[in-house]
Amino acid sequence: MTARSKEDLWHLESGIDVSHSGNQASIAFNVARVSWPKIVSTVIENLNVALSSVEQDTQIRAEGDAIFDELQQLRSEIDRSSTIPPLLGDGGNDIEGYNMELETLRPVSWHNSPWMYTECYLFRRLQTCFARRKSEFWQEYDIWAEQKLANTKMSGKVIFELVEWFLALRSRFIDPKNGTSPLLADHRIAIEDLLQISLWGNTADLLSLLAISPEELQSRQGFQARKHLKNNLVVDDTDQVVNLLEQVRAETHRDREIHIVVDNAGFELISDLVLVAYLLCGNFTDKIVLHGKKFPWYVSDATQNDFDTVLSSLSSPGAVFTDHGRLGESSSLPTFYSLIRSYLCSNPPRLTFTADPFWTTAHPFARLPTFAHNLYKSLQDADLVIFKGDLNYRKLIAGGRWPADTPFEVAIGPLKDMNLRILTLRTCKGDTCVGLRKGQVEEIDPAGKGEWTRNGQFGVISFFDGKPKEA
Ligand SMILES: O=P(O)(O)OC[C@H]1O[C@](O)(CO)[C@@H](O)[C@@H]1O
Repeated sequence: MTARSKEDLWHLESGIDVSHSGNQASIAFNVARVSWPKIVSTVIENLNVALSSVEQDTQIRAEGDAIFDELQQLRSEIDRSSTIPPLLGDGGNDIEGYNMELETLRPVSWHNSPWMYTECYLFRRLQTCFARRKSEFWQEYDIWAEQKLANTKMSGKVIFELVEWFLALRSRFIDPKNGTSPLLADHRIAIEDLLQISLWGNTADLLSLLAISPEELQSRQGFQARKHLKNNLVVDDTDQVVNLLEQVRAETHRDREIHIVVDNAGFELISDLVLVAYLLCGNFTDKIVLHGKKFPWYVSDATQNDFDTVLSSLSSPGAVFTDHGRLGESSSLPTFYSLIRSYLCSNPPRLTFTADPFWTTAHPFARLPTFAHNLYKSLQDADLVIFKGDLNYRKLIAGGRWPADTPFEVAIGPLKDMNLRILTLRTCKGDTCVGLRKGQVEEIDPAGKGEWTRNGQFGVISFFDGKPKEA
């Protein structure tokens, strides 16, 4: 990585401004002063709950108390906007990268630093507090596990509605034996719906909604909400995606693979699994690789444990969706589970879940070849890589504050020439959204308030094909 000078602090390799917590015009200004302290406080509260059931005078208790002290220290650093210190080693190979970058940015403080770097640092720092302990109990501890499970439980009704819808769709469009479908037009409609379901499933990440009522959550996730939100797609490359999928579907003579860099656990992950199931049973690909996070990240991002929890909620809904009356007795969720399980257990597996450490670094994705060569190769081999959610989008465009009419392929910078096919399904929760027509922003936001890129109400389906065209 090339060193960056202090003058470049607000700039990236591309020379464009990045979202910055010292800039009042950036969403990062408030996030740093309001959301980050709230996140750390929630972790402290959750830890207190965990400690209340740990016996006194045990190693786990002593380590828990030490974690508590470190979290208090972190909270006070953020409140006082102290200089950000290097991360302490916890055995992870990514620590060096974090500290190297910090060195090039120095001196930076919590309220005056590039948003993407510092927010990722915050979550990595939280992880070090747990991972540096000797006991496996804390090393493996997921401080947000309860919240993630509660979110899945609250979403029972919409999960059920979604799975029933999928099963009906599958029986209508796809012959499970040979994956045939009567008409291309049918797939178009289905894929359009599936992309949108997976996209809007991202609206309710737990970080933006640390406290949300079940009613509010369901109103954001239900079918009616999605129908309304369809008009809020500001970039929609669905047609190109459907064309690509149809093309790949015909290429049965070779091994075909699609990768999905997933985002949140719970409802969003199930909305992704519905898309996965359709692509696999419709024979659009031979295999799908899901990329999750290696440790708890951005509150609700999916880890291997969360993936397993989602599978158990499908296989035994009665044990999870206790507040939903007869829903727990329905056979739809177990039927869907059996389908997913058949893909996970086939030989070779048609579906896998993996968690590369690169996804929990602060690196923009254009640094993939430098910091995660094998992962980069595997993404190049894929027919399509789908990136879910806001943070992944920000990493695709390197956190830059690009003008909205910047073409997506320009904003992704060096990724353009990396032989990747990129699809991003993102609800807008940041400073920037690219790929819009000239004049479109004025139509969306006549008063020029700028909220549309931040409030999660608008979304994009942006596609870029970086693979060389066959002659
Ligand atoms: O789960 P997602 O879609 O990546 O969202 C995480 C997002 O949370 C925030 O940090 C706060 O809303 C966003 O700005 C960030 O990108």
